[in-house]
Amino acid sequence: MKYISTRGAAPELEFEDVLLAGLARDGGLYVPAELPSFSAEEIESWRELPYSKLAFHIIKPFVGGAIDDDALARMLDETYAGFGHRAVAPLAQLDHNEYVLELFQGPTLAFKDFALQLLGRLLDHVLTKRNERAVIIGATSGDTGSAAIEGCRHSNHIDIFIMHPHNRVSEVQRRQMTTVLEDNVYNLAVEGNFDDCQSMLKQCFADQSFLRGERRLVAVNSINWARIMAQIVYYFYAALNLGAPQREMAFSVPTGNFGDIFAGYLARKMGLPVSQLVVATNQNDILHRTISQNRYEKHPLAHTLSPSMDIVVSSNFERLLFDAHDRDGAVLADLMNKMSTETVELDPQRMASVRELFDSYAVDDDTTCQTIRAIYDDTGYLLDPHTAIGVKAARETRRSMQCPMITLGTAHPVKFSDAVEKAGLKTPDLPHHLTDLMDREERFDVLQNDLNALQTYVSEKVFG
Ligand SMILES: Cc1ncc(COP(=O)(O)O)c(C=O)c1O
Ligand SMILES: N[C@@H](CCOP(=O)(O)O)C(=O)O
Repeated sequence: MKYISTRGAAPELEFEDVLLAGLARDGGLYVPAELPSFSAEEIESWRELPYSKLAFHIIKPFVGGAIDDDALARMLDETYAGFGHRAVAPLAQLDHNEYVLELFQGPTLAFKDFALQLLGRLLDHVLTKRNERAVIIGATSGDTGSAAIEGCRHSNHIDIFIMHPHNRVSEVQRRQMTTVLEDNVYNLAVEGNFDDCQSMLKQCFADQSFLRGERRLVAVNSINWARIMAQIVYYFYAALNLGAPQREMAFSVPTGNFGDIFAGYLARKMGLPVSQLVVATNQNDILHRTISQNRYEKHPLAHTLSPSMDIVVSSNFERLLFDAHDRDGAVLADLMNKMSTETVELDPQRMASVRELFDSYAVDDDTTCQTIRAIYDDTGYLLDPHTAIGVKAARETRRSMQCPMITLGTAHPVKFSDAVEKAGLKTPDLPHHLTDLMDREERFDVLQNDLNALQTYVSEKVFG
């Protein structure tokens, strides 16, 4: 399997190098040169498979020969054995043909565990084989950070630096990161927002001289292709459980960096009958305005009760735009440059083709809390604020009542007590493995929102 950059001017890579690459050298994101696709018969034959076995079939073509089958199967088994529910990704039913796919059964209670507990194992495997040490720098609005730290904390080949926006993640989210005290884990509370953190991260990939040519820089955010690859699996798993490939499915996806919904788009291209994808945003609604009004215009980032989606510059939208522009890297490079500085209207015909599959909807904080409350009163089911946005958006944009609508349940409500309590409800107790989280010692450094400060910090910690 070959991977190409969305901006067309970086070398083609094989899986192992894509895993270790992060951003492409031309600033683009790697995508497979050609997607594998599965027939309805083949998809049907996977119906009885447990999650990790299904994952093997879907992930294997992307990995090619880079990792032998036994090792890949073992990593997948180990990854998903660590989840708190035997089904790994169980479905909860809210109403007739309306479901929540619970993606928060992993160790850090958000969907990020699906990819990041696997990514940690894949990286360790490849770095051990190459006898290399790597530096990971990650940006988080709250969930990627803890999942990445959990996935890498025991690796002898990785130093991991995670930036989160200072005072802008929930207390549970912060503590899930800052109470991990292994020597290879560094938490940085940046005096800025998530976009600032993500922008510094991307600049680190553009100029890696602070690592003196002695360490490889690796990404754990969804700019890393392996993240998207692992997230494709649960679309198949949920759909198979509800009667695909004989039936079409619709998905509503709480969206920030556009990685999770992009995985759903790929599942469709790989043969899953997906009839609708709903981009559900909070007040940071640039993607909703782009899809519904064809106007890509940056507004200042707003702090909401769904902090993990407080994102303006959404990295993976570039991967969709690449396809929408016939995979023309030069055209896309121009467009991305424009989009970084100007308000942009996309070609109306291309936008119309995007809208054939995608709908969008934005939900403010009050409506998020009302949705949490209403669903709880109707069903006894407690949503986290991100998932509530997905459920509300699904209800507002649904195209067919015959087709199951599956909202991705992206996080556990225990992580977001502000929203749950604003909805007039009680936050549940922390699960068993986190019961003493609030008493654990924390360790983090506060960092100015400054690239040089970040790079100096990293190089001092790595090289002493
Ligand atoms: C709980 C939660 N929901 C939704 C999202 C949005 O997912 P994506 O960034 O893949 O669009 C995130 C973070 O990205 C998240 O942490
Ligand atoms: N919501 C995310 C933001 C980063 O997204 P990613 O999928 O690109 O890692 C978070 O929780 O950190």
